[in-house]
Amino acid sequence: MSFRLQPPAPARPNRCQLFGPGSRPAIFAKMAASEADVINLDLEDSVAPSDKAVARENIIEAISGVDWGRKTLSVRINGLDTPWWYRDVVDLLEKGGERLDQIMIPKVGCAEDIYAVDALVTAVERAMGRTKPIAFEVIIESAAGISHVEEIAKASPRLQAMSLGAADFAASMGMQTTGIGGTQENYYMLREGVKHWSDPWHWAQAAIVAACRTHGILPVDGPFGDFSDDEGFRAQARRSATLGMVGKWAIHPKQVTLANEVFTPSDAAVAEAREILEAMEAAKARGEGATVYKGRLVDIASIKQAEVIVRQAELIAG
Ligand SMILES: CC(=O)SCCNC(=O)CCNC(=O)[C@H](O)C(C)(C)COP(=O)(O)OP(=O)(O)OC[C@H]1O[C@@H](n2cnc3c(N)ncnc32)[C@H](O)[C@@H]1OP(=O)(O)O
Ligand SMILES: O=CC(=O)O
Ligand SMILES: [Mg+2]
Repeated sequence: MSFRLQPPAPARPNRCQLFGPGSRPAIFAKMAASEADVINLDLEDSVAPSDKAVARENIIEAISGVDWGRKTLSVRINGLDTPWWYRDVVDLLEKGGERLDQIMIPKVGCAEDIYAVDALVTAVERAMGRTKPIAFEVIIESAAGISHVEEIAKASPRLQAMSLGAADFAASMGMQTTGIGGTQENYYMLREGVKHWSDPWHWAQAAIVAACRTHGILPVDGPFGDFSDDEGFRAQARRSATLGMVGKWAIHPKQVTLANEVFTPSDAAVAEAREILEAMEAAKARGEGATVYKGRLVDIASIKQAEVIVRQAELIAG
C-alpha cells in the first residue's frame, strides 16, 4: 500500500442510472417517479440530430419543472466532436437553474476533453454566480478512452463517476457484435468439445474500476440493450458488482428493479459482514490479528472487505 490513502468515492447512492431521451418529455415524470438513484436525461445518441435543439429546451424546462426528489439529476451532453456540445453546456447552466447536479460527458478520449468542458462550465458558473458546482460523469466508450482511463479519472475534481459504454466501445474497438453488453456468442473457450463463455467486457471494466478507485470516483456499468432478457441483465450486473462497480444503467424502466436488486447488498451479506466485524473485534481484544469465522480465515483485511458491504448498505438506507 502506498502511503497515499485511497480517496473515498462520493457518498451518493448510484445503483441505477435511468436514461431517457430529451426528445421524449412525456416520460420525464415517469423517470422521476422511478426507483432509480440517478436520472440521465439524454441529449446525445438517443436524440436525432433534427431534435437536438428541442430536446435541450425540454430538458431545461424539466430541470426545475419536474420534482426529481432526492435523485442525482444528470444530463448527457453531446460529444466534443459535434457542433452541439458547447450550446448544451451554456444553455443548461445559464437557463437550467440550480437543481441540475451533474453533466455526463460521452466519448471521452483524453484528459484534455475534461479540461475543455471544465473550463467552459467554470466560466459559466462564475458568470451566473452559481453556488452549487456541477459534477461530471464521463463515459469510457472508445479505444482512446480505455487507453487513457487513468489520466481521465484524475482530470478534474468535478469528476464523480465513470461509466463503461458498451455499444460505442464495441464499435470503436472493432468488435464483431451488434449486442449492447452481456454474453457474446462467439467469445468462448473450447475444452473437450464443450463451450465455456467468457466475458469480453471484463478487462475494460477492471481497468475502469482500478482507475476510479485510485482517484475516488464511482465506477458504473453502462447499458444492457436486450431489455427483454432479465436474467442476462442480472448476470452482467452481478459480474460488475463483484468486480467493484457500484451500479448500472437502465435503458428501460423494467431494468431499474433489477439493478437495485443486484447493487443493494442482501440482508444475509450485511449480516455476515457485521459478524465478521464482531469476530475481528473479539480477536483484537485477545491481541490477535487473524481468527477463524465459519471455518475460514479472517484477518485485518477482512475488516476492510466487510466495511465495503456495511457502508454500501448504510448509504442506501440513507
Ligand atoms: C447506447 C446508449 O447510449 S444507451 C442510453 C441512451 N438511450 C436511451 O436513453 C434510451 C432510453 N429508453 C427508451 O428510449 C425507451 O425505453 C425505448 C425506446 C427503449 C422503449 O420505449 P417504449 O417502446 O415506449 O417502451 P415500452 O412500451 O415498453 O414502455 C413501457 C412504459 O414505460 C415507459 N417508458 C419507456 N421508456 C422509459 C424510460 N426510459 N423511462 C421511464 N419510462 C419509460 C413508457 O412510456 C411506457 O409507459 P406507460 O406504461 O405509462 O405507457
Ligand atoms: O453510451 C453508451 C454506449 O453504450 O455507447
Ligand atoms: Mg455511447
